[in-house]
Amino acid sequence: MENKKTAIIGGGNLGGAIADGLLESGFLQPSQLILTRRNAGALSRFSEKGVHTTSDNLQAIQAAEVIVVALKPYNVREVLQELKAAFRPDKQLLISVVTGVPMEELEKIAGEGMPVFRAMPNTAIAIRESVTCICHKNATGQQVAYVSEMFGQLGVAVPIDEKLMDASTVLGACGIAYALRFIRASIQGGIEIGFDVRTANLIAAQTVKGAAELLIRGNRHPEEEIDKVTTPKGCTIAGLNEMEHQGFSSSLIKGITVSYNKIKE
Ligand SMILES: NC(=O)C1=CN([C@@H]2O[C@H](COP(=O)(O)OP(=O)(O)OC[C@H]3O[C@@H](n4cnc5c(N)ncnc54)[C@H](OP(=O)(O)O)[C@@H]3O)[C@@H](O)[C@H]2O)C=CC1
Ligand SMILES: O=C(O)[C@@H]1CCC=N1
Repeated sequence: MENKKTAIIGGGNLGGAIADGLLESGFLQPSQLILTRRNAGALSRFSEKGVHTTSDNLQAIQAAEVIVVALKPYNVREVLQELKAAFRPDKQLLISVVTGVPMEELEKIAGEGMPVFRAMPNTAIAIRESVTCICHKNATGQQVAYVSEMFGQLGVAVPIDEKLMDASTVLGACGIAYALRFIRASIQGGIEIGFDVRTANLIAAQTVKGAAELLIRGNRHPEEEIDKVTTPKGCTIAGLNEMEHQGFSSSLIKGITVSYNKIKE
């Protein structure tokens, strides 16, 4: 499959991370990528690699077959409306990673029949370890295969219905922050029991990585693996039960639902 010239509109935290992943994977050569933001000077680390960086969205869209929109939800409509005339539904496809903007609305802006995708990656896309949930409208089988391959090169691509897009935002995209907060708390505890911060960081992060790999490689539920760790009358179950008495699982579940309801607002 020939890889297509791609414009990322909005080279911020996520847009930049997608660009990093695309370049690191070799899915795109620097010359096949255009990255925009108003402050184009902030994209110098990409221009130094040969990526075309600019604040001119119109020029970027006109030059690209694949357009990735990574703008904030509050200005995406206004910015895309201004570019409305530049979209070519017969030659391009649009991928939005913007939270909470439905495909129907994106199609209205980009033109009837525009192949539209919503993708929900997380910032681990920069190191090709994202989970990216994807849905689509008006796309051909070839276009679906292309976009799945693109995000598959940057981690794991999961096809979902659009109605689950907000839920995937919370579990996958926000989830990075939740997992990191777990690690931070573990580091804080690790320091209390004697480690220096660097060693605690390494132990906590590698332990989370190992736990995740046990589930992914073994296709298992966490409790199966927890049972193997909890020696009767041992220290693991004592700690786990205390965490639950303090509301550990409950606070995560409540946080996830609050985050979800915030998107619905
Ligand atoms: N961060 C994350 O982990 C995730 C974010 N998302 C979604 O991705 C989107 C982007 O989020 P995030 O990367 O965090 O936000 P950022 O604010 O980091 O990135 C948005 C970028 O858009 C640029 N921008 C603003 N206006 C324009 C314009 N008119 N033309 C071109 N570029 C413009 C801004 O740069 P400048 O001001 O220089 O123009 C900024 O760099 C959001 O919709 C968010 O919901 C989804 C999943 C995960
Ligand atoms: O916090 C946010 O609203 C965005 C969406 C997912 C990650 N960051």
